[in-house]
Amino acid sequence: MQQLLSPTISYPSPLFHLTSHPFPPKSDFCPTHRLSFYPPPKMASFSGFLAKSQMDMTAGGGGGGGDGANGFSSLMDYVGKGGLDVGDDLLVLLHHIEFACKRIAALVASPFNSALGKHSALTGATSGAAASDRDKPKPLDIVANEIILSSLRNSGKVSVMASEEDDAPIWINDDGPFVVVLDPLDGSRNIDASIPTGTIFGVYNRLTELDNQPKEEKALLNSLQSGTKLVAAGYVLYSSATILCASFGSGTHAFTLDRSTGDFILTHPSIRIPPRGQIYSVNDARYFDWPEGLRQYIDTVRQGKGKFPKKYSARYICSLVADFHRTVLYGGIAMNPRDHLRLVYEANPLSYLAEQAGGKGSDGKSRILSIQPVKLHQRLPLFLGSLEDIDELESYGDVQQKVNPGNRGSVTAKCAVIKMSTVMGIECCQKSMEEQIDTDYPKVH
Ligand SMILES: O=P(O)(O)OC[C@H]1O[C@](O)(COP(=O)(O)O)[C@@H](O)[C@@H]1O
Repeated sequence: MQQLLSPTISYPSPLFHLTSHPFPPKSDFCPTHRLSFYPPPKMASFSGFLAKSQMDMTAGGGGGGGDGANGFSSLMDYVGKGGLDVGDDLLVLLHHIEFACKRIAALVASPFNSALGKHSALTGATSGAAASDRDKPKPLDIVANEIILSSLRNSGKVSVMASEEDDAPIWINDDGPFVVVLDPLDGSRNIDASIPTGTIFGVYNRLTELDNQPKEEKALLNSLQSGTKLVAAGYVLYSSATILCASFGSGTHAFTLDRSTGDFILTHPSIRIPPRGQIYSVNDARYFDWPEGLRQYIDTVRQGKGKFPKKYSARYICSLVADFHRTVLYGGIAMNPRDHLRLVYEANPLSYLAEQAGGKGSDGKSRILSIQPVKLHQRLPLFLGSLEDIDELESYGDVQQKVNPGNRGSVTAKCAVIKMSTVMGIECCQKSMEEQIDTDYPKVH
């Protein structure tokens, strides 16, 4: 993939000369002296005023909440010393993630996307979990993946990156304190219609007890940590606004990109998902594939006959980050009852954020964060959102879609993993076993 993005390829715009873009050099970043290349905004912008007014209204929640020189907090201020103080290592990592996501935000809004799609080096690649036509990575998936990988490398803080777009985790740096799992560009099938997309990430500590294991093995085991071990997680929504929402174990906070300054400004400190929403979010064209319990639940709440006596509304963007973001703010349930979404890259980070905001992440039966991943690209049903709504849904018992769970026409593919064993208390997978890989029906758009 590195080769795909080498400077020898002529991209349609300088925007796509990825490797020549000046990432912030790691030696330049010192949180205590960061003003040298990351100066605070000199003037309050419109979004800054909004942030300030929100913060005034919600003052007192969630620690940090720093009141910068202009009366509002940037992400770096909020999580740095004097704010949440997540520690210098995590601060540096976060800075590189936000940098990468700003570049992705520019890419998804670029007029040159369609030209990128025609670039032969970026089309036709299959990666991730033996992608079908529908799941096949889009050129922007590949580019976004590469942008983040470069940024994580430059941070010097990451030992291993496991991405939905790669078959196996990539070992980066023996000394990196963190493991990063991510979906670089979720919802990319919507990109041609300019529908919102997003990046999802989770951060774990490197398991130092595995340091002496072979690289391939420690990369895999570090990436298969249980969601309960997350030290941070977040998503970036690329929509009418670019919003970075993150948690470091003390609440969930969202920051909106101020395009005039390049700062992510705190706009939603200490978010609480309403315990009840009136929205269910699901692809209900699958109604006849659903189990009885799920049908009954949806039929009940849409008629206003559930425990919350109001008729629920349906909303479905088909872009997980966007559907989840709306759910975080308005409540309700964002769901995908078939085993389509990935535990490691999507379900765990988003469940962590949901729980940190007082909500819930479930597979319809169990708490997502308690499910031990046994393979990297493991898929499962996913229900995220309001605590009481998900409790009510689970009470119907039978809510996981078993018919056409992956809308699959199965193929047999070689995949790194399976065969369970336990190494240092971690359920893990060893390589080389034939596995049935889910593939979507071709071209269901
Ligand atoms: O086709 P369905 O079941 O509605 O699934 C849609 C979901 O798939 C996604 O597009 C993710 O799929 P990919 O991981 O294959 O990109 C989500 O953004 C969306 O919520």
